[in-house]
Amino acid sequence: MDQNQKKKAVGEAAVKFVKPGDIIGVGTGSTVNYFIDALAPIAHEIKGAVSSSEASTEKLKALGIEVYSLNDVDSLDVYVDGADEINADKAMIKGGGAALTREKIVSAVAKKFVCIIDDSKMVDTLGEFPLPVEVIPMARSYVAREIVSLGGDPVYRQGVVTDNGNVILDVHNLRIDAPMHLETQLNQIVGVVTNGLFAHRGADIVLVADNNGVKEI
Ligand SMILES: O=C(CO)[C@H](O)[C@H](O)COP(=O)(O)O
Repeated sequence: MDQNQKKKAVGEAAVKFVKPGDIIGVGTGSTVNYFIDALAPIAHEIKGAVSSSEASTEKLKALGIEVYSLNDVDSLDVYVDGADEINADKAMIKGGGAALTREKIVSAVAKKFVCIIDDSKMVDTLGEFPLPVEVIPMARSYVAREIVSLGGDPVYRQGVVTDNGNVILDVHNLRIDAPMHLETQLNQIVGVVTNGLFAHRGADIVLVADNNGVKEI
């Protein structure tokens, strides 16, 4: 199976976590797009969704699924999203698609985080994938200098403005041995909105597609 076939297989497998009457949390990215497509046959049974991006909202609405504001929803049974990297503790790097802030907010409200990945995303140590950090535009240079002092090499993601009107710094050359500690440290830098480490709130269930099919971890 190539990577897209694996993404499709795992996106389809995640539908089993969606129950009739649920309001579900929906992430962002190419793997999640397969999940949304796979919701089509049961779209009429779902009460609705809370979405983490304008892109996912558009796809959900095209299926006739009502998209709720998170402020109108107390809790979500399940949040389904991809990841850029995940380790054995189910801590993740996310934000390759620049949707990390809304993803972190929506996932915080969910009882269960189901992470859907192909096997290329599993790593021993996080950090090979550059860590995205969403930053208030006027703080970009200051935050970049602070990140350098932590040992990272921040690169401004040119031309990208997040759904929240902010910019992204991708931090290269980090070997992340203590993901929770680094997540907290980055959050302390004034001007950082969110960083792409999902360690304090990692995944609860991981569905991984490899050449043998989809397995649950
Ligand atoms: O965090 C994300 C978007 O901000 C995505 O979940 C992550 O980038 C994985 O994307 P894909 O499923 O396209 O490989």
